[in-house]
Amino acid sequence: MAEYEIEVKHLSKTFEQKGVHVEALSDINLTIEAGDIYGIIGMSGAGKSTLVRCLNYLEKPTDGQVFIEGKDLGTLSEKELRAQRSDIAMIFQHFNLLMQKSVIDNICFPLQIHGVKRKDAKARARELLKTVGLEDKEKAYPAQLSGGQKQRVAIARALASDPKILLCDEATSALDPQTTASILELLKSINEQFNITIVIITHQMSVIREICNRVAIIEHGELVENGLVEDIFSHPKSKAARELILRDLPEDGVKLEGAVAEQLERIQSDRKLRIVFSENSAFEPVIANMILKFGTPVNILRADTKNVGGVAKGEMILGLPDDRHLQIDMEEYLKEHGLEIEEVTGDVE
Ligand SMILES: Nc1ncnc2c1ncn2[C@@H]1O[C@H](COP(=O)(O)OP(=O)(O)OP(=O)(O)O)[C@@H](O)[C@H]1O
Repeated sequence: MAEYEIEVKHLSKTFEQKGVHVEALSDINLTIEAGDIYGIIGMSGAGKSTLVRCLNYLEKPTDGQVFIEGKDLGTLSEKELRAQRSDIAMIFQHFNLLMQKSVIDNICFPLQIHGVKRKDAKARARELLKTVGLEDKEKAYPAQLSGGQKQRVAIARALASDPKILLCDEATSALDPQTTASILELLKSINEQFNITIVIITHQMSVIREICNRVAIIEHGELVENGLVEDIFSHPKSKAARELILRDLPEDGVKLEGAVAEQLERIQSDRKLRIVFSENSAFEPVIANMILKFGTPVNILRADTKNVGGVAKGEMILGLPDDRHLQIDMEEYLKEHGLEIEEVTGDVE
């Protein structure tokens, strides 16, 4: 038995397009255990899709290795790779169903390609339709289904080959919040019922919070933080993690519970920034203009100037307003106006 279901070692991927060199992934290391629901999160362009496509070698890494159950995919022949891929199913944001085929034929299609007899394929497809709660839709066509129902068909099709791993690339991004919740619940029950390892690519921290046990945060092609979801929510170390958590606070009226709620509240209300300036920095008008622009005051928690080697060096600590969007916008504003800022954690005496 291999120690990990998936192991990624020093993986890098660069694209060359018309002489332009894009470093999509750089030295990624991560391990995913059998039975994990593992989230990979990052902003648009961070490299998530590239990473997930490297996990089944749809995209060949430029450097590094991907091991599935201890097998190095880079050492397999094309034929062995195809066989290995039948253990790794995938679902997508836009479902990728065959529009000219009925629901049941969409599920039978990959089975029949692999030589399963029509009758057996149909029996298996009916079982899977039951698993995803669509037993009454076998004769429908994709155009007659809602987004959530289409994703259920795609999940049934993905399960047809009895995969060990299910890769989900933004599988709920095109769905409304209620439908998203029901698809996540279905994925969770599939993980438990069939012991399938699930890898979820998303830009939404709420998806991670709902069902993942572990998470990796990708920023500009680099893995900036990974670990247990509860640890990252309670003690986000990277700026990317903090921003993703803040951006994903629920709409007013939605109540979170327990430790996650407390942590979110702490992160949200405790936003303090240190501005370091030298004698010549024009920080005062920038802060005054920011207050005017956003129409909201900020608290000056501390302002100090010291003489360091004959140069006046100062720092100012600002307490930002509670509104999380305003916090992000103000931080951006300060950076855009050339101020050197860093986040302050802990109390300011
Ligand atoms: N085939 C390709 N050729 C050239 N560049 C590519 C290719 N595929 C991806 N890239 C580049 O690699 C980087 C990462 O892209 P990727 O699609 O993996 O990001 P992502 O995090 O999935 O973003 P999104 O959520 O917007 O899909 C981007 O700069 C993208 O333009």
